[in-house]
Amino acid sequence: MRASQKDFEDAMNQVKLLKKDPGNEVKLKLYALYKQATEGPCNVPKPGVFDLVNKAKWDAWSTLGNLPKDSARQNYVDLVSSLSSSPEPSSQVEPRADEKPAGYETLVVTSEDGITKIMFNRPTKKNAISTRMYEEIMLALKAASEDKSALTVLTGIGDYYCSGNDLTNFTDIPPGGVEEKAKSSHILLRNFVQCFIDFPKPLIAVVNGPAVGISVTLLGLFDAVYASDRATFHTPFSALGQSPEGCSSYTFPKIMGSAKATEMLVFGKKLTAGEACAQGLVTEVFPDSTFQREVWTRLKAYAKLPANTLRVSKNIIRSREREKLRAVNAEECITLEERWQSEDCMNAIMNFLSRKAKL
Ligand SMILES: CCCC/C=C\CC(=O)SCCNC(=O)CCNC(=O)[C@H](O)C(C)(C)COP(=O)(O)OP(=O)(O)OC[C@H]1O[C@@H](n2cnc3c(N)ncnc32)[C@H](O)[C@@H]1OP(=O)(O)O
Repeated sequence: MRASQKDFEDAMNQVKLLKKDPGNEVKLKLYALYKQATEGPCNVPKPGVFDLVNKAKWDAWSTLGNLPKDSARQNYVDLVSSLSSSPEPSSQVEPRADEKPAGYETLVVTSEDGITKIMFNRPTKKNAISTRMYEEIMLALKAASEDKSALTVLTGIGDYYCSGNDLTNFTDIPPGGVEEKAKSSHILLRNFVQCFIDFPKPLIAVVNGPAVGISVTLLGLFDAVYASDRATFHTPFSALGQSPEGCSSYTFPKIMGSAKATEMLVFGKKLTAGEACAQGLVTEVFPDSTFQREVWTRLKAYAKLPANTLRVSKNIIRSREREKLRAVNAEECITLEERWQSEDCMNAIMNFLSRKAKL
């Protein structure tokens, strides 16, 4: 049976009562379905390319094409009902006894066999890191640092490991303009990278597919990196008008030598998994067909080692570098704050967004 006008109105009221912000993507979907259900297909002029918020709304509405009003009404009611019936929106995993209550919107976190697994869960966006995801990763790392597991693993859900910073983060400009946005991004990035510098247990990356931007640079702060042979490693900072972060300006030259680091971080050379392994960024590469089985078998064995001893040994390796890494992080963030306000960076982001809007 189709949703009635009353169901639709009830759903609109339910949206106002949601306990948790459903995030921008869902809000855009709700907006588009509401407009389609009440006014029909998008019939207003397309906002200018710099009017980013209204353009995102227009894009969301116009992608519904000629969807009939009653179908849009039904979809709206279904979407609201899915949000209201799951208080922990996208936690797909049953909480276990040794797991902290999750409730993450952008991650799935599990804890079993001595391993806490933090999975990026925005596969339709190639696991791009939204502002919310930065915050949730910091929370998940804090919880993992305090739980009983011996190892913490980061990996991606879907075909990508992670496509780096979500470039639409830069479109949410506060009243203080681009300068204020660059300042708040500086603080967010510094705190985020600091969590990796200070993480007290062995931290492992299971790179299930391509990795871009900050998801690559951070690998220099992991204790081991296992990659599928489908993975690639790309840091296109110069093309984006940006500069290296994640302490990579220090860790990469140390790991692979300054010439190879320059090819990656300055010229944006994309490495295959085999090349990244040969350069020391990746610990070992596995054929994609056996990747998951081989990696998890190995990690489960490592996780049986005494957890406290693993911590102590990691700490003695990291302690020599910690202060240096903090200083590098601070310096990289200062440089990036300036870069984010540059014409090169703004043009690159506009190009990405225009490509999305197929201008
Ligand atoms: C606090 C701030 C810290 C800043 C620190 C870090 C800097 C960086 O990380 S720089 C690196 C930023 N990342 C990129 O430049 C990658 C951009 N994306 C791409 O080039 C391509 O999308 C990619 C090669 C990853 C995949 O290409 P395709 O296989 O052709 O897929 P699509 O392009 O169709 O992507 C599917 C879907 O995902 C959205 N997407 C992918 N990556 C991002 C991203 N980084 N930011 C935002 N959105 C992303 C893409 O737009 C598509 O969305 P829809 O159009 O809605 O389907």
